[in-house]
Amino acid sequence: MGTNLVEIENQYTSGVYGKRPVEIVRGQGALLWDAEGRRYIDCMAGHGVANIGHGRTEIAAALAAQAQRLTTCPEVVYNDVRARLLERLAQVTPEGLNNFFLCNSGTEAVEGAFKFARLVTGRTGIIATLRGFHGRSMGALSATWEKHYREPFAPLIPDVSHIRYNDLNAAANAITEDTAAVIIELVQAEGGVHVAQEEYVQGLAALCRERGALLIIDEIQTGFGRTGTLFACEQYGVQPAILCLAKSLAGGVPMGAVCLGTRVMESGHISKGSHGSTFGGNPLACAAALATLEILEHEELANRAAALGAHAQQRLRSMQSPLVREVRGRGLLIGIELTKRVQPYLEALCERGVLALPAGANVLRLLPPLVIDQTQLDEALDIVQEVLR
Ligand SMILES: Cc1[nH+]cc(COP(=O)(O)O)c(CN[C@@H](CCC(=O)O)C(=O)O)c1O
Repeated sequence: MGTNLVEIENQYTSGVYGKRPVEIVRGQGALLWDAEGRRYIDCMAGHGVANIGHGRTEIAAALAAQAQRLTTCPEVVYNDVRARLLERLAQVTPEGLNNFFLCNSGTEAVEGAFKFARLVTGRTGIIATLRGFHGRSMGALSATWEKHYREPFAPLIPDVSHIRYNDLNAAANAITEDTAAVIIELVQAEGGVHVAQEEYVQGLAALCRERGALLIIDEIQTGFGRTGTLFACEQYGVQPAILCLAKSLAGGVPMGAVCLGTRVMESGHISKGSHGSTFGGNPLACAAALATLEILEHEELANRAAALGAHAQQRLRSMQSPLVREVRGRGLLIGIELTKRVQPYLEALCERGVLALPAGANVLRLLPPLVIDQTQLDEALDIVQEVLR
């Protein structure tokens, strides 16, 4: 364990985080090192942020160059780097999303999506799904399912309801003329790594169109190659009215984006001053995001996630362990549902040099950087199989 820096962090931190007894000080690719020089294979990727891996010199160079020119530039004036990023996002995001509100985190992207949905529809109803996770700020938290996240902060925003995931009848019964938006993840990540069925997503999109509600897809965790395509939307042939992005968008630099479709932009309801952010669209984050998108494309990281994810799932499914109930996921967003609570196994993995995440009480979540090489992945899978024997 680390030096007195751990005690210092414990003394001054907020107390809201349960911390592993590890002091991470350096990363390179899919590897992390602690203060004692111990090496870890990273299967957390910063909660799905480090898709392009740690220690990228391209990101460091982009940040250094931009920092010497201009780090902050609010959107009350134009900026060259921001303009180039907006143009690039219009090129790479799913068809029909050509305008963007830039912000600084996932929860902010969800908050913005809800505000735009209310402005466009004049309605207040938000429908989310059981086990969905959309953030911890009061509006996004209202749509997040887990009661232990929400209940201490009640009352949250009104008119938010939750329906069963992958249940089109439930959606048909819930979406009314009061519904502003339906928000879903195409893979419920923090909620247990549950994959949306194609017919469900397409049926949901049709219901939203028919009933005047906006479909918001939250790709804050599934975006930027994680599930085997640049965006999971591509695997469902769906065009959301609003797409929420964050996490790996800027290669580790905090950034979020609310991607807006024509229904929003042609509504005539998005007026000047109706939303905003001090840091949103800052040139430093925009420079990092441009460098990140270049790496994702040049290194074909989405294809890599598809291939390595299929390999990992095949290996994990071949495990004959009474502890493993199901292996599921898309690309390098993998969940292993256990017959027991996951926490002790996370600790055992950490002791053996693998850092992984939970996804609910009994699901082990593997979220490695998409740059992980097969040797490192196989080493991590060997350790997972050893721990889950
Ligand atoms: C789908 C999704 N949507 C929104 C958010 C909120 O993003 P942000 O405001 O940038 O944290 C997250 C965080 N997902 C992590 C939850 C972290 C937490 O416990 O809080 C996760 O999946 O672990 C998501 O996974």
